[in-house]
Amino acid sequence: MSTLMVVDDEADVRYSFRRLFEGEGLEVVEAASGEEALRMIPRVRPDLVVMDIRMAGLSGLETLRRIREMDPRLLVILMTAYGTTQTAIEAMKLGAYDYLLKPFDMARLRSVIQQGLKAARDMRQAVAIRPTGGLEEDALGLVGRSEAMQQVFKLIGQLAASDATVLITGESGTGKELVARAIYQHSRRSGQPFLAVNCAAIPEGLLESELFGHERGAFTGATQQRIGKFEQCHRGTLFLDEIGDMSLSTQAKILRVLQSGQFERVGGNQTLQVDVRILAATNRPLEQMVASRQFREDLFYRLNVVRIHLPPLRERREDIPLLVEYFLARFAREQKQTPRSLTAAALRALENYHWPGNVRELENVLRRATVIAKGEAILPEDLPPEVLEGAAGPVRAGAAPQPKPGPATGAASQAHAGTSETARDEEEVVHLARRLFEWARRHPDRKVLPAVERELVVQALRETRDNQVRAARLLGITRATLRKRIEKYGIRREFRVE
Ligand SMILES: Nc1ncnc2c1ncn2[C@@H]1O[C@H](COP(=O)(O)OP(=O)(O)OP(=O)(O)O)[C@@H](O)[C@H]1O
Repeated sequence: MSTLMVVDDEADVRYSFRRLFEGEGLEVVEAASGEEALRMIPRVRPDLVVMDIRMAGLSGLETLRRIREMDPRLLVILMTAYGTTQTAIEAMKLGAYDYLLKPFDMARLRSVIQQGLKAARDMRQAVAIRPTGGLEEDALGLVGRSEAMQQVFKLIGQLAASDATVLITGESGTGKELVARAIYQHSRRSGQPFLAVNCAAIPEGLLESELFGHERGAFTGATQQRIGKFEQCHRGTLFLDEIGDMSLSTQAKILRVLQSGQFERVGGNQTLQVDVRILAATNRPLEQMVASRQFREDLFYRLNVVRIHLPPLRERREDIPLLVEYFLARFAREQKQTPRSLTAAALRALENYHWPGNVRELENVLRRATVIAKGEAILPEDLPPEVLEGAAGPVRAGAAPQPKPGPATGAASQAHAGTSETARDEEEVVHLARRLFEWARRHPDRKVLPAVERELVVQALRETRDNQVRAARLLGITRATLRKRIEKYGIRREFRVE
């Protein structure tokens, strides 16, 4: 029988785990603090630990660090109500197996625990991996709650111990440079230089000299010797942005540095040797460019050792509210003002827009809105016309939002002016359903309808403290139907009451 250890200072949570997983044939042991867990582990020898990050006394991260020292093969899953980048990265960096966001999605909880137990079984034969580094505080300014961004944070954490070349892909403004900086800050090279070169912004003739330097007299205008970025970056990390915009001859030189660390300054014949980690980014389809021989295949494979893809913002709209909150707080800090708020209609407009310029465009739109908003809150009319046009009018599931003719300033508030309360509410429901549908489209393996139905029932029961009559009324169904759903999804009492 496998043993699951639950570490949480909230007795309710421990109890819920016990009820849920003992029913599934696991032995569940409880620890009320990090200290207690550390004392119990050598005796109990659990197969898997599930632990809260926020606990009185020893924090979850610190406990994790000590567990990893004690037994690097013991898998730990962390739970957090705060889905910040920082904790996610730190957790993975310290070697957590996974982490779960509270409140739990029961299906995900079950599957993560099952996966963890399976990995623990496999791990008994595997070689132990040592944890790296300590805990350091930094402000990466990289936020996101979507599954896609959570995966990115995990990868950054997992990459911390490695010097691998990383290729970061994604449309312009999706945060590629920010991710590169985060990888660097969490790497062993964080005490060494980080330099960024935007290959598209430098004229082709000058790019080689920028990267490799040149000797005096190498070409007209080369009046001084120049040290290039590779040399400046010795032992450090070089971020090559827009790598797809480089000539084939520069590509050949980059390949050589990647393979051997060697290059010559332009016009020089002395071979120099450097130790530089390369992080590269592009918004161009490199695979296609390889096929059409615009990009060297051998370089592509050298760069593509680890790939991080950042999806466009329109494919992770669930990140928008968090990004808005983050930017508004940041602008307020910069301007030493209290943060502005945003009305529900304005947020709806932001969530419905297709964001061709991704996070950078959202940041710019919000910056402008904070400047022009007259009151404490940002209203739809403070947003630019294209954002309102993309979002005005009732949103129909599956249909592209229709552009609205006529002068656009204030269009959204006008569009809403004659709308009744009920119509607006319905619009809200359609809007939520549309977002769920988008999620479902990206996760065809997950059964969205039953999952949503189950969650709605759980929420209604919690809200009404398990009063089935009131819960049924809240959901617009009969009590008999509610009962059937409780039975169908096996919703136990402990998950119905907080
Ligand atoms: N997840 C995020 N959290 C917070 N800010 C973000 C995030 N993603 C992007 N940004 C912000 O958006 C702007 C664009 O990000 P960045 O420059 O990293 O994008 P990029 O993909 O490298 O763009 P390009 O391809 O045009 O160089 C930056 O100001 C960055 O701070």
